[in-house]
Amino acid sequence: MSRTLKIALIQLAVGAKKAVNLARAHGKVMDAARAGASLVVLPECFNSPYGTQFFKEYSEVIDSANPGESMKALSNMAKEANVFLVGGSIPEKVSDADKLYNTCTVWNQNGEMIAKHRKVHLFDIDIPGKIRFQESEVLSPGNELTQFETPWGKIGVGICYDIRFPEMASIAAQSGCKAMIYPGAFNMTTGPLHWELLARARAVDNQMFVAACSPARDMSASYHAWGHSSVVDPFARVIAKADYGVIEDVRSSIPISSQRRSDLYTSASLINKSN
Ligand SMILES: NC(=O)CCC(=O)C(=O)O
Repeated sequence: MSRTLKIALIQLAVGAKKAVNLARAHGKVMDAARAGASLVVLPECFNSPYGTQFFKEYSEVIDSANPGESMKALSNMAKEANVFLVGGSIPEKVSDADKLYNTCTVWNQNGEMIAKHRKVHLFDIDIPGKIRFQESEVLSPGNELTQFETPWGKIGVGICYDIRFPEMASIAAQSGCKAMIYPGAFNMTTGPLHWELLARARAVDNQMFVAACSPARDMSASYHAWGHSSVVDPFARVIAKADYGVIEDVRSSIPISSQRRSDLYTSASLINKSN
């Protein structure tokens, strides 16, 4: 079994156009592979904006014999990039049962689907004045725990809210998983409070790696993702974190963009007239 693994979490910008989301994901998976990643992770709801009003419209049947747009795209990405791919999640449609699920598919380097996880714990919360979200208004919960084999050992998968339920990760650890991977999309209320805490808790409880991959934050969208995609090691140390908040912090603390003297930056202005 290989002892080292380079993993890439793609904090993808997700918008209203499915084809654009798929094309952007493809480009980023290829970039990750070129940078040496062998396992690549996309975020929850990577093909669709995150919101109960969007799930039906963006949903697809997951059927290897008759793959939809997102399934074809994921299979191609994994094969072309020659990586294992945890394909975030998409709204899955099961037409004969008239049901929708929030579903993660996992692909090997040959572009074959090797696992499928339907979100088990639906995100139903109501924090007065802050956030109300009820996935169960439109989604059904999955009923299975999911693990897959890789050359780096067995890995467990959960989706976002699943991370709050320690039993899932501990069952994965007890059955030999070396890591849990959670495509997720926490929000601006619970994200700062719990995202890192939960990832580190699952890591320390189970002495395993935990990777949590979020979409990029888009303040013009109806749901504001927390971001901060992170990898935590079995000592519960955060070993990698995408913290784009630092850009806003540094730009407001050291506001060089508003202090720029564009009036001087031409070759004519370089001449000091007093000399
Ligand atoms: N997409 C989700 O399941 C969000 C979970 C979340 O934000 C939480 O606080 O839990």
